[in-house]
Amino acid sequence: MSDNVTSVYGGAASAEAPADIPKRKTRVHHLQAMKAEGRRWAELTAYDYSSARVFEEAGIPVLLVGDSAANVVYGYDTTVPVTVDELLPLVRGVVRGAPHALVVADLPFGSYEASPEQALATAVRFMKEGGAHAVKLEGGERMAPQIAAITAAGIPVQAHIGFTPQSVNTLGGFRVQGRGDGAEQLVADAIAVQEAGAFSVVMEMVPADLAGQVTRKLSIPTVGIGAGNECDAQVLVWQDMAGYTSGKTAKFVKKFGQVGDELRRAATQYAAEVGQGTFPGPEHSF
Ligand SMILES: Nc1nc(=O)c2c([nH]1)NC[C@@H]1CN(c3ccc(C(=O)N[C@@H](CCC(=O)O)C(=O)O)cc3)CN21
Ligand SMILES: CC(C)C(=O)C(=O)O
Ligand SMILES: [Mg+2]
Repeated sequence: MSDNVTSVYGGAASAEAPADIPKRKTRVHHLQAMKAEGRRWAELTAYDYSSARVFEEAGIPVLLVGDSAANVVYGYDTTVPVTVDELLPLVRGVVRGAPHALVVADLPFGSYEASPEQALATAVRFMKEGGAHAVKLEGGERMAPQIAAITAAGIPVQAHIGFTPQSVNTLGGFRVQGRGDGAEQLVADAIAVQEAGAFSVVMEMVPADLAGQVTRKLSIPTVGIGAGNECDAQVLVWQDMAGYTSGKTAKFVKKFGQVGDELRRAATQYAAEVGQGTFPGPEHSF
């Protein structure tokens, strides 16, 4: 593949790229236009150069360097401990691997909540040092000042409402949000982040009907994860999507592959062939 950005979907790769994926860099206004046209799009997490290249070739328009790296890259139990310094190098790899994608950097717990000034300073680091094109943060009404400050500086913000994993300790565990009385707050959060200037909003673990109502009410795209089929877009952690997550996954996950099984098979066969002395063969030797 050539380094030329305009040629990524050219040549042999064009047969595999979905026909309607534009050969252009994804911008915030493209996502807005897709909402107006009723065309759904897929967002996926990415944490390194090699996987980002594959998602670029698959035509995924938006890649999120999620703080879920805490779990799937660093092996922490929750997203609470992961730091800006742990996430920044991952952002750089994804940006290099996916020249057409809009790369969103997730602001980790503790890097934005204290004040709009703190939030802007962290967002600026992800833009300048990471090369990100946008940032994401968790919270609705209560984070509106942060969203407004970042947006005012020319940095697009993806909001995240409903179940916000960084607040797992106040939300009382990993559970659906917006049921019963919570519905009113969820709608208020959605409106608040739109008014603060967010270009899109992730809704995590929200009843499908409520997510549909919010999607119709808002002018910005909604991105669902465990929020039913009426959102403008969907997002998943790539290891969940590809069957590369160990243990039980959430109800909202569909495994579109068995990447973990295939990697285990390959590693097992490699070790066996080394043990048997059949690898490397003459064709791998100098
Ligand atoms: N691999 C991975 N996938 C994710 O989607 C993800 C992460 N990591 N890390 C950060 C957050 C944490 N998320 C989570 C974590 C657990 C559940 C979960 O256990 N859900 C259960 C309980 C639902 C309920 O009781 O209402 C489920 O069955 O869906 C959901 C979302 C979503 N994010
Ligand atoms: C699951 C998505 C929305 C996320 O915030 C993450 O991967 O960190
Ligand atoms: Mg996150």
